[in-house]
Amino acid sequence: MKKTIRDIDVKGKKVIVRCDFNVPMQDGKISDDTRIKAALPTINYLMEHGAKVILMSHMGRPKGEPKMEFTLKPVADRLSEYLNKDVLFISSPTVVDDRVRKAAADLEPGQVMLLENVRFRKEETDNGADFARELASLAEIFVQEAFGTAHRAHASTAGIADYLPAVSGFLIEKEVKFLGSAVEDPKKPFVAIMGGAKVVDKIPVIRNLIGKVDTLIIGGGMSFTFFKAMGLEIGKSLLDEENIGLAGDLMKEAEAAGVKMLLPVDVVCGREFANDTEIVTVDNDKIPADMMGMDIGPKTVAMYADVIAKAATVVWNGPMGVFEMSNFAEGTKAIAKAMAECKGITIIGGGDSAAAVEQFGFADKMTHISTGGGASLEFLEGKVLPGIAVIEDK
Ligand SMILES: Nc1ncnc2c1ncn2[C@@H]1O[C@H](COP(=O)(O)OP(=O)(O)O)[C@@H](O)[C@H]1O
Ligand SMILES: O=C(OP(=O)(O)O)[C@H](O)COP(=O)(O)O
Repeated sequence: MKKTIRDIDVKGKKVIVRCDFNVPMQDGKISDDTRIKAALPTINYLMEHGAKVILMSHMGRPKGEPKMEFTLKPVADRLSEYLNKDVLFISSPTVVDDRVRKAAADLEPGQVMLLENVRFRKEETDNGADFARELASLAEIFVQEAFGTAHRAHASTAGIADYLPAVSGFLIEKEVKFLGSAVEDPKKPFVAIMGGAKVVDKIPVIRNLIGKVDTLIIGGGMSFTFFKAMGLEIGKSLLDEENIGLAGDLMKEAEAAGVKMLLPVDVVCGREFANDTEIVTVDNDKIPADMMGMDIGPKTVAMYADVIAKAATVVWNGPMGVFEMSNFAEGTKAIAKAMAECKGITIIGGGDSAAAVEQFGFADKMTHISTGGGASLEFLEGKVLPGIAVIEDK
């Protein structure tokens, strides 16, 4: 068990909190503030318990330069609204400077400040010891709350813990609890659903899940590499040519492990990669040579929904089709609905899957939607995330 902010006395202490405020932005405005809201319970707890709160985060990938399109100012403004309190923000190009040091030293209990984008310094992603020390010198305690960045060993996510006692915030605790129980001691039947487009990224996850799940459901752009391995014609569908052999191996591994691997039995195909193209729905062995598979068909939906309904734990990563186009969104929507109706534990990981669930209005019906894409996948793979490893054990 990792120590959390509940296990320490924060009263009157300067506490530096690494959050993941890397929120999607459009024209300088925040377009989705889920990650900000997810950190509020920890910030409120620290304020209420008399801590002097120093928040830090990255935004985007400014590559070690103070590029103002990546400033955290909009986040400071949004935080001030949610916390009902001015969040002090000093936009220092070096993140830490004399003004920042003085402001941190002068904080009153219950006050909050936010540092500028830690990736304005190149030492951040290099995990430079000097920058980690500079950040640490502002505070007495380090709180890890950035689940979405916990798979990165950077100065503000890992290095800083060499110089300060490190505990976790409530978001990390929640993510580890839900994702951990899904992989370590899942209630059975345990079903994993893998879709999306990044076959190569997800193969290690599939391999790791084979030892754990009862049923592995494959959908989306990943399916066609498996179809190819089965010797089926896939037309112009998405293919990960290099991994056809691996897909075949995974099917054999699943069979040997007694894991049911389900692949789409019918496919919604489009002539072009566009919403208003000619569409046909066919069985998986009849994909026309000049068309591409863009969604799972209704027979597949019925089969998958039935398995999901009976599951005690379902983990889902990656949409079932090109859900951004309304004519190819039905499969993803139906799976999201089946998960929303499932009585078991339902966990969503991955940016696009989370967005799809949100878009279709099922978000509040899920047990847990992870704030981490890459981080949740690495966690599910069974990897030790560096940002979590640095938190002290109880
Ligand atoms: N059959 C398909 N052909 C092409 N792209 C697909 C198909 N099915 C799903 N996709 C695309 O996969 C993308 C999401 O994949 P991915 O990034 O792997 O998921 P996540 O972000 O949830 O981890 C979406 O943009 C979706 O349009
Ligand atoms: O958005 C993030 O990752 P995600 O897109 O995998 O969820 C995190 O903030 C990590 O950002 P990074 O991938 O630039 O290190």
